[in-house]
Amino acid sequence: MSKKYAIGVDYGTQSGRAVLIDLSDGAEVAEHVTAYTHRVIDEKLPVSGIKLELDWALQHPLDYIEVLEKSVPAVMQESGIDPADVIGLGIDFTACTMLPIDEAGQPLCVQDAYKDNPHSWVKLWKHHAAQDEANLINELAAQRGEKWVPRYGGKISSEWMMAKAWQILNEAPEIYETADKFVEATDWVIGQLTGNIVRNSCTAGYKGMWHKQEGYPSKAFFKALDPRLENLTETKLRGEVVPLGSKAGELQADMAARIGLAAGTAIAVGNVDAHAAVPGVGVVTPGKLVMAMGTSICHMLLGTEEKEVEGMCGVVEDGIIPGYFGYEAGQSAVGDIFEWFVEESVPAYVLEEAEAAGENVHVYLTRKANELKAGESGLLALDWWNGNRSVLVDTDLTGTILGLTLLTKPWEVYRALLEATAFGTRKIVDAFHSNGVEVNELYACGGLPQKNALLMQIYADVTNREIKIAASKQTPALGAAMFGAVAAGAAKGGFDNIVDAARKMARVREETFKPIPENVAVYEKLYAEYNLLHDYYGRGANDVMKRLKAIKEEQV
Ligand SMILES: Nc1ncnc2c1ncn2[C@@H]1O[C@H](COP(=O)(O)OP(=O)(O)O)[C@@H](O)[C@H]1O
Ligand SMILES: O=C(CO)[C@@H](O)[C@@H](O)COP(=O)(O)O
Repeated sequence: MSKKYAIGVDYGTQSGRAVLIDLSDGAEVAEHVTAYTHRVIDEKLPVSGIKLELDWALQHPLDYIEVLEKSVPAVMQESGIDPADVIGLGIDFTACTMLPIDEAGQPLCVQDAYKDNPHSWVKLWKHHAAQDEANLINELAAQRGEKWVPRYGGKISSEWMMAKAWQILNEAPEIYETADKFVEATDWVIGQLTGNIVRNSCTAGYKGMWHKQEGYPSKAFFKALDPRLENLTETKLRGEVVPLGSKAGELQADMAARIGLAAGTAIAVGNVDAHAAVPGVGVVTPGKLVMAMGTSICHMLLGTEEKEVEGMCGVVEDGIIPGYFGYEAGQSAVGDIFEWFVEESVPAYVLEEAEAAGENVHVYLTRKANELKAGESGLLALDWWNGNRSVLVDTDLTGTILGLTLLTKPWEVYRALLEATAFGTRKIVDAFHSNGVEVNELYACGGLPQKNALLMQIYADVTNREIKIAASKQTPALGAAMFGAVAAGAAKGGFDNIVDAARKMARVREETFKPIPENVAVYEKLYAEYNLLHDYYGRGANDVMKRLKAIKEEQV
């Protein structure tokens, strides 16, 4: 049999990237990135220019198809491989990134009748404008003692399907009515490839409150929430939920021609970026926390039992690797905070010095921050620039920096921001570990570990744990390609299950980040202070962040 390959397509927040993988060793043969033409739509709608409200974040679904049409042919051309030897394709996506579609599977936002209604567009994972809905869902679920709530850390997020769907109903009932279904973008893209939309168990479980044995929350719950929602799961969310690792179907001839692969290529069911990264980094057993580190961080962990952990995003049986309970937690801004600082807060002399040194501003600030000792800046920050996902689950919280003086330097602030995100991760590690879901080792993948060694050392010091780094620069795409190879099956040169694929193809780098005892000691003290601030602002002692937001909303 000739050498076989699979393609993984990773749909991030800003761009999509196709990676062609050699199935004999997991090597990346070719890679191509396509930036989304319409980027993140958070101020106004394309064409009409209709202004969006605060906390909105939309995307254009055709940007996802453009990624397939540009990046897949590009990797095929670069590698020169015969399309017949590409036996499978898998994708991973941000989530919950959802859209309303019609009966033919067409997004409503591409239709003239609906394109000027913001609710017809794709709501990106970081669309946070459904917080009011999420608050009411949480209140009612707590009052009724709904038994699915503990599986989501006690609270569901405004990022998820239920809150987003209800926001559509509240603000644009005509879009709610017209939509045949609400689907995750990952399932929609797979549907475009195969001609048949199926829902994957990962997004259905983590973002749609679906449970393998119990299905969705009851009709009675939805009715109590809003009588118009009573039939939500049987209508707008209907459709077969298919386990991860399944084949969704085969590549249709017209799509095959558009993306340069062979018709009939096996297509895996949709997956989520962070979840695909777990086998991508080679983790198929409990005790190893995988951090997918980029714009945000998703923390992924396997366990043998279903435990309750405060503020986790969710625990889903078979949600990451079949046979285990998959746990997810997260921080909704990490790289995004560093980017905010670089783009919005550095003085001109920093830009000039960085340019003179031939460094980008992150690299320059990191080099200067690295000259500081832990704790030397006297600063402490709360990492809530995009709300708090875990453990507080509150998108109305905001960021803060404490300890500023007239002598504070930009790189001190930058380091404080790096540290704040590490404290946020420590909070999550502690929440799992103290609730019986062991975290013994950390694994990191995504863009940030490749870009910033200081950041990784700070994470090792703050968590007092060794961190292993994925060898692949494109771990979610590698994981997605593994699922593509599993969809094809061993008989076709792929694999029969994801564990076999991970064992054969995933690698970590030899170099690891080990905690440095002097730093660990200083960070213990700073973390104690972080915890005080965290609880003061985050658990109701002082709701100033929410009051400020309310005043802002009144004024905008
Ligand atoms: N040297 C750096 N140090 C820290 N953060 C960086 C650096 N360079 C870029 N970033 C941040 O990395 C993030 C992008 O991460 P990446 O993993 O590539 O993207 P995504 O999350 O979209 O997949 C951006 O938010 C950017 O601010
Ligand atoms: O929420 C999830 C996964 O559950 C992510 O898709 C979301 O945080 C976006 O991740 P990125 O920062 O774009 O990698």
